[in-house]
Amino acid sequence: MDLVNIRRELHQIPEIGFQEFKTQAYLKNLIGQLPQERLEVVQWKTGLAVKIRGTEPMKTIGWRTDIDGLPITELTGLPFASVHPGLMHACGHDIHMAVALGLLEKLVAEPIKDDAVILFQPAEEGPGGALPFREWLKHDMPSFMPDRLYALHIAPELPVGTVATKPGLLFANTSELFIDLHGKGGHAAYPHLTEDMAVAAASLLIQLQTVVSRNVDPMDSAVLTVGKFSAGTVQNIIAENARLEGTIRTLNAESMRRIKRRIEGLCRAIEEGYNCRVTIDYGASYLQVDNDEALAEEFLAFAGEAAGIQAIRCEAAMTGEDFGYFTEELPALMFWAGAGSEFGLHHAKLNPDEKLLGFMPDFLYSLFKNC
Ligand SMILES: CC(=O)N[C@@H](CCC[C@H](N)C(=O)O)C(=O)O
Repeated sequence: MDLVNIRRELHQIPEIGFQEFKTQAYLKNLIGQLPQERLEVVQWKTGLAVKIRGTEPMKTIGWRTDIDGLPITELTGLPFASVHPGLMHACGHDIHMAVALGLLEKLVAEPIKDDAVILFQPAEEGPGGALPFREWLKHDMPSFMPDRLYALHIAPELPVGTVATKPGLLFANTSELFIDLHGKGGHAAYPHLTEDMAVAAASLLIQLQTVVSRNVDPMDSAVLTVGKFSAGTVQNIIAENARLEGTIRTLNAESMRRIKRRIEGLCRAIEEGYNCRVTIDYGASYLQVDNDEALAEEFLAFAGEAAGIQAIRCEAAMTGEDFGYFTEELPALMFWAGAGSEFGLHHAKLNPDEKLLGFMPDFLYSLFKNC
């Protein structure tokens, strides 16, 4: 397979969570062109699970890739930029899919002793595909449930050739946050007859900045980011509605509960102070990614010996990943793979270095062989 070309074709057709219809069809078509003798392919919603029968299987080794894009308008100017307006593979899932296909091709060409499964999972960016996918595999397709599972995420800030991970906590607990404010709007010239939701939301936005700084132990860590603020309709109408959209990140469940209680308190105060109604929706939440200790040590030792790979023991990050639902269920490991881009994850100019595709499938294939 020409992985660079495949990555570019996938890059052009980003789709958001559970809408990955073209992506699924593209993947199915490519997988259908491989020799089928050892393959079993099943479809789950917009995802796929592929099993490759080993020669003397004692266990099943799994690889998981996410397949969804993000609602971002691409600004890379690349000749293979997204053709889906307002959508972009700005988190590297196009690269992740190409790596998974490269690994699959190798496992088919030269089967290893054990069985292998490759999971093409939808909706990582939201609302979260890992938990329902996991439950489906467990209850409806138990023969596809791996005994151990691996995954990578590109790291634009690390040079190509670097892999980084750690035992235990790698990524944070997350919860989405949607806050809607409703109050009386009206004519711009009669503010005394209205309750201005643009002002109420602006005030709430500023107050939210104190939640982490004043409610979380400085020796702990947390993030509360509001990524989207919208209010009103036009310039001369006082806003009747406003909406804040954000995300909460913590290193443990107790901090998440404390932050939510504090947000709820601030929202009640805004209701009182601005004579309005405020509703909170926590959307999707992801469990922390807790790497299996033994797998992580084994991986770091293996990668440390691999030619052309620089293995690093890294710190935990406040990124979220629904891969946490897999680490909750079975021995699983996620690692960062350096992808040297000037622009980071979720940036409209993210441009991961495709050199990664030249060696990562080989590296993973030998990892699988050595399991
Ligand atoms: C690796 C990465 O960037 N993951 C996303 C996961 C998003 C989870 C959810 N939609 C949220 O915003 O809380 C991230 O933003 O960390």
